[in-house]
Amino acid sequence: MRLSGRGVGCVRGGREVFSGLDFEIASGEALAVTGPNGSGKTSLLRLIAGLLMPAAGSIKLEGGEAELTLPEQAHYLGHRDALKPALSVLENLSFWRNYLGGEASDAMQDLAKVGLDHAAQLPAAYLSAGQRRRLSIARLLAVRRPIWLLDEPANALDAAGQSLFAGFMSDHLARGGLIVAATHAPLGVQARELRIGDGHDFAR
Ligand SMILES: Nc1ncnc2c1ncn2[C@@H]1O[C@H](COP(=O)(O)OP(=O)(O)OP(=O)(O)O)[C@@H](O)[C@H]1O
Repeated sequence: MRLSGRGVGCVRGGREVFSGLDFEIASGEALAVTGPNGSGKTSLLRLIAGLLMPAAGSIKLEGGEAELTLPEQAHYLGHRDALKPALSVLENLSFWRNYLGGEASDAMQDLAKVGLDHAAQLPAAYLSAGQRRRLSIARLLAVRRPIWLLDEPANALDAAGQSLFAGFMSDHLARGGLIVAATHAPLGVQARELRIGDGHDFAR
């Protein structure tokens, strides 16, 4: 499986954010998208997730499931945790499993993997920032999708949470998954860097 972008341009609110962006990653690889605030890291993830349209160029996936679109094969984990505060932790995860479909695993087991099984019946509104992030991460485990698009994934995670998450990413890559992550901090797994917003875009 290979995910690539060629000459990708992004315009938001009538202003060009970036242009002529090229990138490519294959199964088992991670790409860390770095750059200053406002350079377009989140925008790039949203373009790949199909939530924004590129102003120029193209993004394509080769070797995926032929009958599924790229967004259907990707998890998009935004920097804001998409949780419903009135629903319990377990209900939130169950909602995402139903919404995302696919081959689902045991929700309580997934909560245990992120250290939230003890809080399963608690309304999500009561969770701390790090616990909310852990619940969002449980989504990645609850429904298997080969492409993980992660926006500042380690935000609010404590050292134990960061190490747990690094293990999940490492397992995902070992199974042939792909990761594209917007990050200001080291990702926690080996990754190539795509730096944007310094006037010259390059992958190294
Ligand atoms: N909905 C929107 N309408 C208009 N402009 C937007 C919108 N969302 C983002 N932008 C602009 O697009 C540019 C890129 O934003 P983006 O969030 O992709 O940057 P980023 O690199 O992820 O930043 P950060 O490091 O601060 O998270 C910014 O100038 C931002 O103001």
